[in-house]
Amino acid sequence: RHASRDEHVQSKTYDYIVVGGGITGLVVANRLTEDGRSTVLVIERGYFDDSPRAIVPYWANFLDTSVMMNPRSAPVANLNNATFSVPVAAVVGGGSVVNGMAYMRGSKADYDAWEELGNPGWGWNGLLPYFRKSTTFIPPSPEAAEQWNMTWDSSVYDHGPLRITIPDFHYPDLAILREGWKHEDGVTVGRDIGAGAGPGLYWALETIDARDNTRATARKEYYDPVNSTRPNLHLLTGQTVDEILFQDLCATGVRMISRKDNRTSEVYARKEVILAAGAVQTPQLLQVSGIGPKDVLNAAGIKVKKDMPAVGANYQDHATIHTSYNLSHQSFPNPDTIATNETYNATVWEEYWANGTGPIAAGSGSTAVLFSLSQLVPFAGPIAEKLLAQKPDHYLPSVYSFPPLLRGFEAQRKILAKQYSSNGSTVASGAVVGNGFASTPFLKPASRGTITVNPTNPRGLPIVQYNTLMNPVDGDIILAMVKRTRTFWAKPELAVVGPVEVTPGVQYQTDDEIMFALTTKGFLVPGLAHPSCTCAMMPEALGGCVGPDLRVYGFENLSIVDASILPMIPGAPLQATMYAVAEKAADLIQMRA
Ligand SMILES: Cc1cc2nc3c(=O)[nH]c(=O)nc-3n(C[C@H](O)[C@H](O)[C@H](O)COP(=O)(O)OP(=O)(O)OC[C@H]3O[C@@H](n4cnc5c(N)ncnc54)[C@H](O)[C@@H]3O)c2cc1C
Repeated sequence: RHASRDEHVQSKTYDYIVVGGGITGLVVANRLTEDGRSTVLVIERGYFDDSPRAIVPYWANFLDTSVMMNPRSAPVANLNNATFSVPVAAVVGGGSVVNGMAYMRGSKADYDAWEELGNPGWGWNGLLPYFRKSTTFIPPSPEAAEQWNMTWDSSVYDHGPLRITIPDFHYPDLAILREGWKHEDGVTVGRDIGAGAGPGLYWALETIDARDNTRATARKEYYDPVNSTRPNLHLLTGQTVDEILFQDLCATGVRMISRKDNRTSEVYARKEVILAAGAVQTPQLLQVSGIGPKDVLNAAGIKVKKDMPAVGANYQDHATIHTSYNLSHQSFPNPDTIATNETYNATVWEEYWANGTGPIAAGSGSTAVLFSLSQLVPFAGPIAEKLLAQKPDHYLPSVYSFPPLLRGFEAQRKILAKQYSSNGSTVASGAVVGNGFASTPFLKPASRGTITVNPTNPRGLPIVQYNTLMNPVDGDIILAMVKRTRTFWAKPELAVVGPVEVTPGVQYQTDDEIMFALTTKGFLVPGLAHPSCTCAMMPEALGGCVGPDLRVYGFENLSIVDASILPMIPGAPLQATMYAVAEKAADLIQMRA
């Protein structure tokens, strides 16, 4: 694999500077250099990772913290003041190198909500061409497809760089779990999770390149294939951008610090500085550069360029319940066998190296089950009404005293209430990992967190306030999710695997008891590594930071393309969305060139 080029960049000028070589940064850099007319410098804090952990699909079951930053969150008041690690990638390829490889698009309603919030062209119809442009679906083998009755819809994929597939290998008990979900009230079997249809039971796709049975990352699919043939594409590794440079209100370049020797250097952009540093780092970078809430900047001794309270507000993630069951009668092999049986372990690794098949060629997520709120509770309408009846500023962080942010939240709240009442919108995910341990993410939170610079060390790790369960409506839905998981495992179809509840534990039965267990024993965590929405694409009058053209309000030549621009988190893990967002971003940026 290729290394980076251009170690000596001090004072050089490029057409575009892209801050962050993760998913969105590498997609945008690839597209902007395609016609050979523009020069692009990508600046990435991390390095290339060629270790097996970054390549072999099986390792996606484990967190590789060696190529991540893990800021500790601020104490979460409603989770017993516990603090949590915030997983953020720091490697060429960003999240695509360390993530769980689940490739899931949100439902049509998720993206139509973005359009409704003042972003023409960002609804499902506007994004579908980019979902297609970014992906090539490689079908499973005909044998696996027949054995498992797998379905897909080729029309929602095309011939894009990112290879995705449904792996051939699944543990035998998955069939029992899928059968259980099929017989669950209201759960319909969907043809393809990528078609935006919303709630249902699906085969989950994974970012695995079935041509060579390795992880499909932004680096492998968008950077490596073009690196050696595009002299106009430059990637610098091991450099942390710590300030955006301006001439008046026009971004002219960035300053960066080398991780090797702490030397600082500056580089300049003729056309645009494009922020792709992710939803945790982009608001921090704007704030250290003087763009953010005035009080936060003043407290950190940063000169205010623009008082912009929306930078770092609106923070969303998928709070996740850790329910787990001991399965007394699992088949052989099962997801635990690799770790518990040496012979099996040796055999499957041999199989992978010889043929690229078997459990090492797959991740853990082969099935997804998604619920609308009405499939979870008989009282979806009242929950929506409860949300709408709240005094708007009642359950929000203090920065929402800024009227545009509050108005924006009110607009989001109306949409959330509509989504809670609609059968076409996903609100929660169900458990489908074959060994009884299942993380079930809550997909449509009403609580809002914040990301701000640390006043005592603004260039260090930012302060991440999750504010989980700040809005009590979130608690109502999370409770319903636990109950749904319990009714699932109690189904007669599942008796054959002998499920015994471990967490939260059968001793917790009433609502108060369940909530107590979730919030004090670590069974509810504030996120699933899906930080987003911290520089939202919405009108400025609604607390937005960028418009539908992705330019930061009030500045010239400064755009954002990463997960911070999502106005509301979609009901799915984020990478599929981010590949499509970045493809669309590249088109928008090129159109104004
Ligand atoms: C552990 C983990 C598991 C996940 N699992 C899944 C999953 O299974 N499915 C799914 O769909 N999504 C998953 N995600 C989420 C998904 O990977 C992210 O949403 C996606 O990568 C976001 O893309 P991005 O371009 O916004 O940011 P990233 O891909 O994170 O890229 C940001 C890049 O910017 C760099 N950077 C940051 N600050 C600076 C700076 N100041 N200077 C220079 N460089 C900088 C970072 O090092 C990073 O490489 C997971 C994420 C993580 C961390």
